[in-house]
Amino acid sequence: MDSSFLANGQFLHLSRFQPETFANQASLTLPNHTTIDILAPGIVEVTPASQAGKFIVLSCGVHGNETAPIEICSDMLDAIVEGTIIVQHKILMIFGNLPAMNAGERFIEENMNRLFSGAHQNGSSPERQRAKLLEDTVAQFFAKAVGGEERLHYDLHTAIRDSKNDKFVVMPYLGDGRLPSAKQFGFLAACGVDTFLLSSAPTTTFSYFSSAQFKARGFTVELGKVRPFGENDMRSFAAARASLTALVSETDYAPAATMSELLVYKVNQVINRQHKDFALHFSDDAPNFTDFKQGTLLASEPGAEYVAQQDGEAIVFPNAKVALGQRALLTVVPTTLETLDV
Ligand SMILES: O=C(O)CCC(=O)N[C@@H](CCC(=O)O)C(=O)O
Ligand SMILES: [Zn+2]
Repeated sequence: MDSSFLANGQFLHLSRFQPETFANQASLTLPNHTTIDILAPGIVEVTPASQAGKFIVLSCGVHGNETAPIEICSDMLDAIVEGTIIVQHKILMIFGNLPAMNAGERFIEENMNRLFSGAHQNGSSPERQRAKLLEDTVAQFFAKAVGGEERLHYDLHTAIRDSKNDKFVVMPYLGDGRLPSAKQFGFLAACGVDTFLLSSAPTTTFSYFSSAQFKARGFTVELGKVRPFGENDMRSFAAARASLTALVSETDYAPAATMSELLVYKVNQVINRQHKDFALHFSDDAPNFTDFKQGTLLASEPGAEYVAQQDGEAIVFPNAKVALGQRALLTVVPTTLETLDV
């Protein structure tokens, strides 16, 4: 396969509109000796000419209408193919939900980011099939990190609502004694993220899957707000683009963060919608991280009322229209981190 199938946004374009082009795996070696393996529509593995230092998964478009990260990743792939980015690490780049991108929707049948860690079993929706393929591909990718190389996964998203803190990260629950990493706070802060949300329990998200299954440093990175393709203000993503480029092209890009400048929250309540008459009790345009006084009614459904349990409890990802049983609201409270890993 020659580079015309990959350059100038062609990989994403063909993956979306002529996925059969990539029905068979194909490989391309660039003049700078970087190898690009096309594993499936929307999935490429990039191997540096030099010995790979880190194993980095960059995923985007797990929700099809979250376009800014898709545009960033596609541009990065173009730059890799053109040779203006020369990778020093092994990269698995994933464009998640291709049909949902074409429909301009979050998903076609169901939310793919609730289908990992085996939750895709017992069904055959397009999202379930894709989640299984993504799990298998990530497993094969990290299995090659036999020398104990650093494993990283940044799952890039944008949020439905405005947010008081425009860029924030959901850090998957670390139930295995691992501590959050100072180096990762540094990298994410360099991307423009100033707010971190520590999960309190396992989930079925993509970033939790990589974190729990492969001991990767995994993150859901919210880079801004959902907008259609072509309508993103790329100035707002300049720091994220530059830092992601530095991450893949420098041997060990390790900017430091000043922890006292970062906002850290922990999840206090995970409120799942159990009834069709689930309602939120704050305005539709209340941004993420709006906080409330103790006792304020936040959400209700027949048989249950959900209130702020403490002063300063803030809302994140409110969505009354999620499928029954799914998360309709997270509440978070400020916290501090006593100890970090390197
Ligand atoms: O803005 C929203 O309501 C959703 C944005 C989004 O897709 N967020 C992710 C977060 C995943 C996580 O908790 O790690 C999601 O809901 O899947
Ligand atoms: Zn998303």
